[in-house]
Amino acid sequence: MTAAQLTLVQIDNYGPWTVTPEPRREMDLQTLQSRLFADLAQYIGNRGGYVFFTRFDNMVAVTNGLDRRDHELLQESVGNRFPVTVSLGVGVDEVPIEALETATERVQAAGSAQSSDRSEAFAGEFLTESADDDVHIAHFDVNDATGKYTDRLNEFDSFINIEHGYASLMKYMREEHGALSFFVGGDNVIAVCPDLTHDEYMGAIDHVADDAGVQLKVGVGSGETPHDAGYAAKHALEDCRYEGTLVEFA
Ligand SMILES: Nc1nc2c(ncn2[C@@H]2O[C@H](COP(=O)(O)OP(=O)(O)OP(=O)(O)O)[C@@H](O)[C@H]2O)c(=O)[nH]1
Repeated sequence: MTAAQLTLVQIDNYGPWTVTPEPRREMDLQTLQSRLFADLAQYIGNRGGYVFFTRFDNMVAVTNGLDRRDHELLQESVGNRFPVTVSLGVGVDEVPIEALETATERVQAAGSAQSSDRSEAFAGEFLTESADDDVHIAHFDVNDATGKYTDRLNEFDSFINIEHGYASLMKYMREEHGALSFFVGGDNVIAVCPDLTHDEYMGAIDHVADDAGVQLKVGVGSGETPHDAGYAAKHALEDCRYEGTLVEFA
């Protein structure tokens, strides 16, 4: 089984705020965004969840293990400590993109991202039961990124290669499997997936090699929470390194 609980975190009325009463210093906005992400990562991560920064004004969290009360407290705490508030929508589905779609509709139904009337909207459903294979996480990594890029190219050209592979992977996984893939730094991409087979992961790796010329490998794990699944995936990725394989399951 798979039951992904996805939470959309959207900063309320952020666009207007960034230019009121006049445009705010860009590095101040970057500081705010990264601190908000860091706080969410700590709060959600301490409860076994994962959060991804995506566009920073909108962030996507996998919140299996967090209930309604956890979400309410998160929203209240952000509102108390930051000059902005966040709206939250939560959805549950076997297919991650469907859960996120539902979560998003709930936030959108409460008002526009740029409406001063919408503040701290909160709507969603929460898993009431859990199983040890609810969440499937795939941890993708570029083969020998250090030798191919980091130790040979300037940082910008390394970045272009990694981002090209990421763009190809995220689109393929979204379209073929309804999976959500997020760049998490270095040469790493973490994907929240339905229950996929070895061949389906090989299909993704082959596609990215053909399409972007980037060679990936992937470790896959499942668990009751994103942390459990993601941690198992990291071990599986170590197995790839050890065995010289491209796909390993924990
Ligand atoms: N977010 C995240 N980043 C990681 C992780 N492991 C490595 N990285 C990042 O990835 C970069 C490259 O490290 P590796 O992937 O180990 O190196 P590599 O040269 O690709 O070597 P192989 O993966 O063994 O082929 C590091 O500098 C980190 O930035 C991880 O578990 N999570």
